[in-house]
Amino acid sequence: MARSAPKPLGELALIEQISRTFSSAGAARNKAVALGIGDDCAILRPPPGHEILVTTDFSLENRHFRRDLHPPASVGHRCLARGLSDLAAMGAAPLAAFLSLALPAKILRTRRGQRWVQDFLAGFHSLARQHNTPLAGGDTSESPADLILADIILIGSAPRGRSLRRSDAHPDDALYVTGSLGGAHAELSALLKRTHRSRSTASDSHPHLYPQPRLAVGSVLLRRHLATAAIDLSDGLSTDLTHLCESSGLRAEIDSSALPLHSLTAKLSRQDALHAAVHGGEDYELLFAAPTAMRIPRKIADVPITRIGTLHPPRAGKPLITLHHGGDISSELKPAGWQHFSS
Ligand SMILES: Nc1ncnc2c1ncn2[C@@H]1O[C@H](COP(=O)(O)OP(=O)(O)OP(=O)(O)O)[C@@H](O)[C@H]1O
Ligand SMILES: Cc1ncc(C[n+]2csc(CCOP(=O)(O)O)c2C)c(N)n1
Ligand SMILES: [Mg+2]
Repeated sequence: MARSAPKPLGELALIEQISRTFSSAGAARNKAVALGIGDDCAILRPPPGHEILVTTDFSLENRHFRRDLHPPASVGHRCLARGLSDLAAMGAAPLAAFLSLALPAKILRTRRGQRWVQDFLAGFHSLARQHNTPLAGGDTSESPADLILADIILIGSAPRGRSLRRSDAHPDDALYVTGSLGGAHAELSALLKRTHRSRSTASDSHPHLYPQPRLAVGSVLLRRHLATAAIDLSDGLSTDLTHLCESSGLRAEIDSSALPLHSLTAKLSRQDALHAAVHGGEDYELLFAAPTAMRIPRKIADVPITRIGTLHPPRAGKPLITLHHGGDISSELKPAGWQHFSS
């Protein structure tokens, strides 16, 4: 016998559900939130001597995730992780998140749709708790199409004038990455070959479905004055290193054999593994520069750190990024990571 349709959720009931999820016992708290969900604005009080950092990122159905392939908890986790990773890149600590959500009316009319929303919020909430990031507000709207659209705004703070920028690397600085590269691309490629949704959960290692924003590493880099510049790897090393080089007015030399390849790339040919590591986006690792004389630990906050190359002053005839393959063989590395509007 067909089960009766559930009571459809309206805007207010949905906001109530969100508010309940994020104010439950064990929910993320932060002293900086003087007033959270429920009024026209939230009120934040950053710690004394700190300044505010703000970043915003879309998570759009069929651009950043597919409802038929990504578990809803992964969509919620990734939505928040994208913003947290930008804060990590600048060495900032999260104060609060704001979530703007447009949902197709249909989704709130079925039990399955309502469960999707509940699991999305649970995935978001679980990562928010891990990183002390309360949801302090947002906006809710009916989507004009049959597509789920989310935008995350992250507010963070860092000691005044101390945030890590892309533009402050020095000539002869060494370049490092956290964790490993290419895993997100490898996992996404495998997902795209499937015809049904993954059942993976955040407790497994899933670089695409559940990336871990490197907030603890960013905070150590800032606190211990280890790095001169940093960026997070959202669009791919080739594109994000280009941003760092251009912002700092430098060029880079990278050793391809030094790149820490994620174990998920082991099934690929050497060329495809390298392609995933260099051009595949969404690893959400950090790329940072540090003076060659600075002793950089092999691990920071339990995350492996690998030296991958060096920065140099620009020189006529030398490419912005040179990739060394061993012996005398090298090639120019052009930015070929993810770019919207390019396909
Ligand atoms: N529509 C927009 N209006 C104003 N500024 C924008 C707009 N889109 C991007 N920017 C700004 O451009 C800069 C680069 O944006 P981008 O989204 O590429 O950031 P990113 O951190 O390099 O990548 P990601 O979005 O993957 O985190 C940021 O300072 C961002 O605030
Ligand atoms: C269904 C689906 N197809 C492709 C991708 C890959 N992808 C989408 S956006 C992006 C770069 C970061 O985004 P942004 O530049 O918006 O921050 C990448 C690598 C995906 N995640 N899901
Ligand atoms: Mg970024």
